[in-house]
Amino acid sequence: MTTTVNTVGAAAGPAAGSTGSAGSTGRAGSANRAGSAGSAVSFQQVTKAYGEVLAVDGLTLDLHPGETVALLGPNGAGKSSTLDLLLGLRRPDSGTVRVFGTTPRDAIAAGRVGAMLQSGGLMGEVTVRELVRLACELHPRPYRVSDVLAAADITRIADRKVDKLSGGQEQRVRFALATAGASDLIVLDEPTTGMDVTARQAFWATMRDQADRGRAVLFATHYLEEADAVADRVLVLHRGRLLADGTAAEIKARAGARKVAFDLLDADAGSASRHSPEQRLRELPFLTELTVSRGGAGAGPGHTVRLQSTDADATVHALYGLGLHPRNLEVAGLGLEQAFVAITAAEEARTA
Ligand SMILES: Nc1ncnc2c1ncn2[C@@H]1O[C@H](COP(=O)(O)OP(=O)(O)OP(=O)(O)O)[C@@H](O)[C@H]1O
Repeated sequence: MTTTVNTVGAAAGPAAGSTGSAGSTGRAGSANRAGSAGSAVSFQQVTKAYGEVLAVDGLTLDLHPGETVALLGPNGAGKSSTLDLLLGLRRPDSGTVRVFGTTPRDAIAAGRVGAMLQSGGLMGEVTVRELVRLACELHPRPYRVSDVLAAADITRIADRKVDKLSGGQEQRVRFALATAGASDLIVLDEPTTGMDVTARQAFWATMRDQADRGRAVLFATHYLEEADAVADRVLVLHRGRLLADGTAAEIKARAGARKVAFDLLDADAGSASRHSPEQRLRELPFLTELTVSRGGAGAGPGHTVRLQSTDADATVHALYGLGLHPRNLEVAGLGLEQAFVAITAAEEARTA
């Protein structure tokens, strides 16, 4: 991730205080000319280039209050750049970004946005409690320090110096800073990196609670299983463009492909053929992936086959047509991770 601006206090880039910690109480009053009325976030044809690199390419999207939205994409897809634009840390080359109908900076100044960014050091020489207190003091609509510490599960380490924390503890502190006040939009850049399983579960429970209270939550992540479990809506970015936008179920369905697994006993594989089972399986129609490993079904030597197909019915039908007799046949939909790989790989192939 390339975000250059810190959360509270440490060296800042173009818009220090981007965590909703700016002292101003400026109103988010101007009309939302560009986006849909009532949107938490509205991007209209937003483009951002760094020299030759088009990081964000004509992005149009609206996020709504109460939505938990995952932003996915391979390395360099433009996730951090999108979050930077949303937080007013960078200006678009063209297009408009509106947050609650106003500029990102005004929305932040009004305390409507809390952000947990990945990069940038936290102040080290202060205790956790002091840092959280500072964030609360700076927030126009602060929560009580003790409540913020408790919600982030860092009460036990509140008197520790920030530069003595583990990676996972530091993440929790960043989370506390992002939720120091009643922000209406919470922006999280790879929030659970470095957290253990328990911390992750507690973190997402807290985030769900925030969304239930009507807040919009937007998080960039590489953990697709988290996106699948937590997000109401999934955005897939690829080379700065929005490749898919829908529920996790819709994204999986859109990927089209399904997984097929079965065992192929040597005795059932048609010994008359000169070709190996793998060579013969490669003839199957609609195949997008094939793995054949030596295994068997317990009823004799053979192979375990896993494949992906864009038309599982036709592929399975053709299996029998090849004279193969699969055992323990299973057909299942793709997980979000596999769907993501299929969608982005198809786009790579299309634009190659
Ligand atoms: N300050 C910069 N100067 C030049 N190029 C940049 C800059 N920041 C980002 N880029 C480029 O813009 C593209 C998008 O980068 P960005 O960091 O937004 O992607 P990302 O989806 O967050 O990636 P990752 O998952 O690897 O963190 C990449 O090609 C990156 O190299």
